[in-house]
Amino acid sequence: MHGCEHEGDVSWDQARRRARELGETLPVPVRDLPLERAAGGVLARDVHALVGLPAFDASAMDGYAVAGPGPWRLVGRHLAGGVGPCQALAPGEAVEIATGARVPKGTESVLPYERARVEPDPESGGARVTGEVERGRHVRWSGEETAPGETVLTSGHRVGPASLGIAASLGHETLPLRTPTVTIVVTGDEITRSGLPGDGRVRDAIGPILPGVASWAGAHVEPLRHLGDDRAELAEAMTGGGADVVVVCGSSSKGPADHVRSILAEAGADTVVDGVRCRPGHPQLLARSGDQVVVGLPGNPGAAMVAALTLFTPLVSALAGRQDPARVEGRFTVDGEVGAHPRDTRLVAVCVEEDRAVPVGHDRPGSLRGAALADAYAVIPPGWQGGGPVELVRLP
Ligand SMILES: Nc1nc2c(c(=O)[nH]1)N[C@H]1C(S)=C(S)[C@@H](COP(=O)(O)OP(=O)(O)OC[C@H]3O[C@@H](n4cnc5c(N)ncnc54)[C@H](O)[C@@H]3O)O[C@H]1N2
Ligand code: MOO
Repeated sequence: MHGCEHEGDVSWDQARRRARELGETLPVPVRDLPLERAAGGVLARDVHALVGLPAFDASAMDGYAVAGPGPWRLVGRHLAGGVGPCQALAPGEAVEIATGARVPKGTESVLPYERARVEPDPESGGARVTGEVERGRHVRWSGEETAPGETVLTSGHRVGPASLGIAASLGHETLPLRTPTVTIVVTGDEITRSGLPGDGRVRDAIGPILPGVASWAGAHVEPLRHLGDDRAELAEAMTGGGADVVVVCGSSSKGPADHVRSILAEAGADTVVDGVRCRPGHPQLLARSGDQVVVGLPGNPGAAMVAALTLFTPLVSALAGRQDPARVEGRFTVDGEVGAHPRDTRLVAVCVEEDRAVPVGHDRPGSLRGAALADAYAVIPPGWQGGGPVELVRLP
């Protein structure tokens, strides 16, 4: 049976909503990520201070750390970075000190160079420091900004550059982020991963796309898996691993090698979306088996790109606690003649120029050429009469 009809098809908007809602319903996936990979993530747990801040009593100015009333006998010099035991100051003593250097025990204040006079000390034969100090001034006292154990960032906080800096100051190496793990399975006996295509052989064009799309939406991506059309291998890949989301590319339609639906049925999975009324990309699938989600993407690469933005990014970004990165605010006027489909939403590859969306062409289901040139897809609703501004979805 050929054609484009699917029992249970949903509209493009509904499909995206269902994917997002599913992501919001599932348990929050947590992964500890090193700080250098944590930017943009959303905290799954509160972050506490492993040490107080400052972590030691330090000078806030270049000058002299002093104890007791002046004048003070100059007994040494402390630069930032000095570690190990350091001689305590007795009343009437001073050490020359750099901003950030640990002050000796007994320090009561720091006298900045600008306020200090240094002169020979006839009593000791060394030097002495005089000047007016305010007790407690110009010292960053340990724990005065943040107490040890204090909650500094709370669950749900979006990690920006300053959050990474404060996490490092607090002694953290990693942050617990909402991070779904995604396994990508590319299927097809005809698919090759290198060399020139031809004579029935097709280079994998979807494997190169999806890891970037997944990271964009906030996922951790496991190494790609390439399978032929063997059902048992695909069943093992779809149900065997521990990933939060398994994406299967190809095998989504109704040919003899299209096993995704029957494997899901056998596993007792609940189908959330089976077919979306959009062009290209209609044979997409979203199913849940326990807390694991399977997303089926069409094998046609142009269709897979559209489908990735329809079901995959809303699902993954919701699991990651983020906004859908494909969402674009506002409406845009489409340049030129673009025809609507009577029943399906059309996704047309466009470049964005101010408030205009200019179609780039080359957007057949089997081709990625349009998507590669475009900034976004213009969302052309079923039966659209033209003229009115339309929604866009951003391409990564
Ligand atoms: N009887 C029907 N046949 C088809 C229907 C239908 O509704 N009824 N829908 C058509 C549409 S639309 C699409 S899209 C495709 C979806 O096909 P599958 O998801 O089952 O994928 P395959 O059959 O394996 O491949 C389709 C096409 O894409 C090429 N392909 C597959 N994977 C890759 C890859 N990783 N990189 C590059 N190209 C890939 C593959 O060689 C085929 O040319 O079904 C239609 N048929
Ligand atoms: O919908 Mo297919 O996904 O047109 O190529």
